[in-house]
Amino acid sequence: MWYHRLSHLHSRLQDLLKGGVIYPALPQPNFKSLLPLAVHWHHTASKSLTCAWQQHEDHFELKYANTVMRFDYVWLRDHCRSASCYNSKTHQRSLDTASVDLCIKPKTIRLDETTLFFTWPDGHVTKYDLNWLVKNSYEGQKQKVIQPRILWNAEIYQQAQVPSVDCQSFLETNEGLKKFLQNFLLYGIAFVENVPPTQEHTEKLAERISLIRETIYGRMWYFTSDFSRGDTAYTKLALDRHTDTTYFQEPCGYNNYDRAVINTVPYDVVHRWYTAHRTLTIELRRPENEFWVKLKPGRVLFIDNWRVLHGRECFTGYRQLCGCYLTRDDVLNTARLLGLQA
Ligand SMILES: C[N+](C)(C)CCCC[C@H](N)C(=O)O
Ligand SMILES: O=C(O)CCC(=O)C(=O)O
Ligand SMILES: [Fe+2]
Repeated sequence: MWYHRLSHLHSRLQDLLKGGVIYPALPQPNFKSLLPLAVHWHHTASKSLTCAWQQHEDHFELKYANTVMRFDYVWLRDHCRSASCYNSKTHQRSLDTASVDLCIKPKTIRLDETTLFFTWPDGHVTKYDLNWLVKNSYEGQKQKVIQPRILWNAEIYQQAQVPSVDCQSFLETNEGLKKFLQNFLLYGIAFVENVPPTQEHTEKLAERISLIRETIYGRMWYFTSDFSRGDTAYTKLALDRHTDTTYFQEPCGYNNYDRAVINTVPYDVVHRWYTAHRTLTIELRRPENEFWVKLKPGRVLFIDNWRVLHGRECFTGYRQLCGCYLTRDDVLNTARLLGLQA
């Protein structure tokens, strides 16, 4: 479905993004002046792990499963899963968050086995399983393994020998679809081979994985160098690496060709933008970051436009491509339904 040149933002960008955020040690609350009651850690050994918690003036602190967590009291009230606050059939909150007093504090807190009970001033009781709190706390989320992404350049990708998935296996087996999605999530590109070279089969492949996003180019686009649309894609010209539809409010990703006039920032910020753009472009244009693939009838390529850019060399002769844009939410949803972390 896609093209020759795939440039990939190499690990440098990831390194740039990796810059850590150092949280200053939380100032220890000075209770003497704030609360008459003696503040102490409540220690209990629940069935499997020890649990300690402390009611601070402005938050609840919990130590459990080797994690120190801190919860805002409004958060604890807002995430209540009681029948009156939460619709467990639709997994939707029925509590009106805006009705929660921003200065709310629990009247009592009690631990029973692995369940914490918060009783609020109006008598409402919210209960939380300790493991649910670990899983849904900010501190617990930080430990969660996020879907690994493999940052690559042409050499890394070639050496990885990532297998394509055969059309039949992709369409008819969950294993085939899962294998494909695993590679797609890891690398940002993935291939399906032996696809009957028709628009209908390309469409079938797309629908196996996601909804198809209709745009001004149609639902499935089928194009050649006939200049049927006023865009260089419909010519024989070379196209430098880019992503499509950056002019949409919900673009597939960013693209220098289609970039509109920059008139939303003052000149000095504009210059900083050009400097950053140049750094990115130099990185993208490094030959080692270019992976060339020869598309042929029957080979379908899926590209994650947020990670991988595409382009082509100029060409002669007759050439026809068909493809479509997919909706990211639905691609990720399909991956999650197959048990992948996406
Ligand atoms: C032909 N096809 C529909 C695939 C793409 C057309 C894209 C046009 C525009 N240059 C952009 O990058 O968004
Ligand atoms: O024709 C190609 O191989 C690429 C065209 C392109 O990038 C596009 O249509 O957006
Ligand atoms: Fe494109």
